Amino acid sequence: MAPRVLVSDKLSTTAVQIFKDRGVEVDYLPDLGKDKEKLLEVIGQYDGLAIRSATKVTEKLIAAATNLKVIGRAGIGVDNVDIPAASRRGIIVMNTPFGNSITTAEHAIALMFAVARQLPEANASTHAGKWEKNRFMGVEITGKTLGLIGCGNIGSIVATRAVGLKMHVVAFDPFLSEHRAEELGVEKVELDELLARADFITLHTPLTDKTRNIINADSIAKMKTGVRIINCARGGLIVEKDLIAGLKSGKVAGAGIDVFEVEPADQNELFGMDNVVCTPHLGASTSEAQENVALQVAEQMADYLVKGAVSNAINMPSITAEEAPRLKPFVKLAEVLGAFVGQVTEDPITEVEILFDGQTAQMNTKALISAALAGLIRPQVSDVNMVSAPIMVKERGIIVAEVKRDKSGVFDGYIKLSVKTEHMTRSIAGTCFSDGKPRFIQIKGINLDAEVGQHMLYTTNADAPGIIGLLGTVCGESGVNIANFQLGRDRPGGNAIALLYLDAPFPEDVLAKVRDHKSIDSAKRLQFDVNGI
Ligand SMILES: NC(=O)c1ccc[n+]([C@@H]2O[C@H](COP(=O)([O-])OP(=O)(O)OC[C@H]3O[C@@H](n4cnc5c(N)ncnc54)[C@H](O)[C@@H]3O)[C@@H](O)[C@H]2O)c1
Ligand SMILES: O=C(O)[C@H](O)COP(=O)(O)O
Repeated sequence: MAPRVLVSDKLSTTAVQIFKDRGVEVDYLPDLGKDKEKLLEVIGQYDGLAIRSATKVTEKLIAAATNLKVIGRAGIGVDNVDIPAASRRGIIVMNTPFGNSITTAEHAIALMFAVARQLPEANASTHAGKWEKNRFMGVEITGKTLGLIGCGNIGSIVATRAVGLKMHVVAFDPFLSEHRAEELGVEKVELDELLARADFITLHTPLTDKTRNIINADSIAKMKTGVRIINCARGGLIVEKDLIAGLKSGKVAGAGIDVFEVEPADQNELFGMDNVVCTPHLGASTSEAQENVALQVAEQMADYLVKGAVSNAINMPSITAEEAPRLKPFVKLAEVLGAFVGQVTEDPITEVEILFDGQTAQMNTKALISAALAGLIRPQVSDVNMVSAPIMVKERGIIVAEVKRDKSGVFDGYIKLSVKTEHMTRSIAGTCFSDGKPRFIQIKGINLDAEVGQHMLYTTNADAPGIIGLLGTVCGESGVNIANFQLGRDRPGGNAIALLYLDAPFPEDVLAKVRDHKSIDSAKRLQFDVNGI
């Protein structure tokens, strides 16, 4: 059945066409995002949800989205999506990180000019036939200092434009390297220095717990008198009442505001203030940017729903469309290795180490780790996938380590998963053969070559006569056919294991009989999801 996507905000119809061309059914209902109740009613029918900033993807909506696999944000900011809630439910959240950055940077520059020269008021006055030539005395921006708070994609574009306009640019961004700052022609400074030196301040950070309210009464007090502030990032970055106080006192000479604490902003004290230029969250609103983000989000979502490729996901490692088919068998391998250990380990796991040997070390190991972790914790939490597994593992305080090494044995590459509990360490290794099927190649350090079946029986036992007979007999008596029977031991007469691939589940009541045998240490029924093997 074709996957179904709902577009619940206004998006270029390019997106709709791309979904259709790629075999995805699409409902384009651009006003639905604003109708919370209706959205809650219908969301359960969809595999994908494409949005802009109007649709609020809350925990409640996610709980109702029982089939949802991907949320695509046609734009940059994802603060309207409850990402932890989506991740816990295994839903990928992706954005389009570059599609509207030039457009938004241009809007910031436009607002800077508008505020410097009071263009909107001058325009309104001229249209009214007033010719108030003396009323509108502006300031030049040439030679002035621009303070950039946040120097990522948009901030960097603003920086290069401002340098071209002969401004001196200082930037505060903890993640900006000296090298990158030099490349952009900006001076990297601490926040307080920026506040003290800037004639214009422009904000380009995401809205996070760290950046919320970054412009407040305290920071305004540290600014130059006559500073002009531009915000094309997010409303919550500025405490609006503090900005209003700054404007009223004359400390702040002007502000260009595209984004508001509450949106849509139909009422706001900033409205009507002198030299406050407001736009209704228009940063991304050019035809070019809207084409870019619509095309990108539809391609990314369709690639994921149809091919399993992941790009620009906030909560999952990327998998390109080219690598997806090559990676797929190894994703399955990682998952079954995790599933094996998850099923045989009863104590709480404290540490996990995932070793990538040979060719597997060259692969997308982040994705493989996510798959292994999903397999590992599925026996406890069932509703988990590659998106939610890392977050769930972290929530449980499990430490995850990754080791990569060159080819070290007969296989071109393999993955080895070791887990520690308070009482023991357990490991299993596996590889994929050229048929694309996963094989277990080592358990507890004992070599074997076992196919993975939906139903399996695993025993640890003494290397003593009678084990094959016992297991063969009990399976025969229970009417369970053995598809494959693998044995391994560390040394003659030492520790041994048996792994049986069965055509039906091994009966629970017969398990006791197996466990009672003097040479058997443990016996466990295992189940694997063999879809795609
Ligand atoms: N008005 C609009 O229509 C519009 C359009 C696009 C984007 N945006 C907003 O602009 C924001 C920035 O977009 P971007 O593409 O440049 O994002 P980005 O991720 O490329 O850059 C954000 C930068 O902020 C920096 N940063 C993070 N925390 C910081 C902190 N505490 N102090 C200083 N810097 C910090 C990061 O290091 C990063 O370099 C988006 O998150 C979005 O909310 C608004
Ligand atoms: O984060 C973004 O990309 C912008 O805020 C654009 O938002 P919009 O798509 O709602 O215009």
